[in-house]
Amino acid sequence: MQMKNDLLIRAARGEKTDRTPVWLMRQAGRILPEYRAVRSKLNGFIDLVKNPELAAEVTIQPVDILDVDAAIIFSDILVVPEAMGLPYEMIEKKGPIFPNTIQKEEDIDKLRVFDPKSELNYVLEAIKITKKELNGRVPLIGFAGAPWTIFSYMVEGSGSKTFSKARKMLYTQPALSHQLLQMITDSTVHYLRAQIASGADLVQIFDSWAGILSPEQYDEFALKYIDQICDAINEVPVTVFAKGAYFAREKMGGLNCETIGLDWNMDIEESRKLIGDSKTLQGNLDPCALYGSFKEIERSTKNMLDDFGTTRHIANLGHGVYPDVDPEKVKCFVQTVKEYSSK
Ligand SMILES: Cc1c2[nH]c(c1CCC(=O)O)Cc1[nH]c(c(CCC(=O)O)c1C)Cc1[nH]c(c(CCC(=O)O)c1C)Cc1[nH]c(c(C)c1CCC(=O)O)C2
Repeated sequence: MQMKNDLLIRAARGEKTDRTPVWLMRQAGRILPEYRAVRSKLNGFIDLVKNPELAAEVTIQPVDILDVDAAIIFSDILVVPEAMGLPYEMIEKKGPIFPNTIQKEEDIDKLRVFDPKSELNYVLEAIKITKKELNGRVPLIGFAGAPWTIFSYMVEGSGSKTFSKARKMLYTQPALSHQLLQMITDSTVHYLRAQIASGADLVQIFDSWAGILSPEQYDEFALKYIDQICDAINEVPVTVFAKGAYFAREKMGGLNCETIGLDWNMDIEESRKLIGDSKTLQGNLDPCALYGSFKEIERSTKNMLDDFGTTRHIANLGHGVYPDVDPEKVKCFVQTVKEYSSK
């Protein structure tokens, strides 16, 4: 099917576009009252993730309401550990918890590299419904967590400031760590391929906890596995977003992917130099900038656009949008990108 707005895909591939495409990480859910209305019909977040019809509905809300150039499927990175045999719970106002965690060899023996068509069919169904309802309006982004970030939750059992249990395992049980990371990697490749077969037009890998590793450890325990995923996925453009991995930018320029996401700590000009001209860059306005006045948002968004230039850029925030941001401020960001980059 011909896509009506394919700016995201064209920008990812480095083709010329009439303006810079824009979307926001974590745009589905969180900020919209319309999302909370849908969510309140169910018992909780996980029920919504597992309900393909409603997941499709909240995936499309930001396209209708915020006028962004892409939809991202409403799901979570933690569906992968669950499908591997480690279920999670989502505690209101606190975040995810894993009742069981991975500490030793016997824990890994109980896990499986799963078949996404059975274990994660609810995500694939949500993608199919979303594609049908979007009817080619904008591309649909699929996603997964990077192996290191998924490993962190599986070992730590919850969010953490330091993830010291997860990092401890890299020092005390490196072979076991590699075994688990490889299992997550293999599962993720199957899962992303299934998302693409179901209709995802681009996929993004979120390495949210990249920034807590040393550069050497990031090479050994994180980038190596992202590299495998990028090599395995060739059907659609791939975006790698490694939050805080400023030290790995030069190496990320060598990944077999189309786009590298930047967080707001990363200098744009320096990132372009380190990563090179063969990648599209995505980002990187500070999510907190959206708490500023409309005038300030316009100013900082225009500055960002000036720094990135008009080619090989996908406008976004430097991390997910925060839950209490006023949707009108998000619209201001989106409209500023659209208008200013058209000139
Ligand atoms: C680390 C991580 C998680 N999940 C995700 C990441 C990587 C991105 C990042 O670094 O922000 C990714 C994610 N989670 C969700 C999406 C949906 C698509 C989107 O809008 O981008 C995506 C892409 C829905 C969600 N995932 C979650 C919510 C909020 C749950 C609710 O509605 O109650 C949503 C809409 C819950 C979640 N899920 C996770 C946490 C830590 C939490 C609790 C705190 C929070 O809200 O971020 C794990």
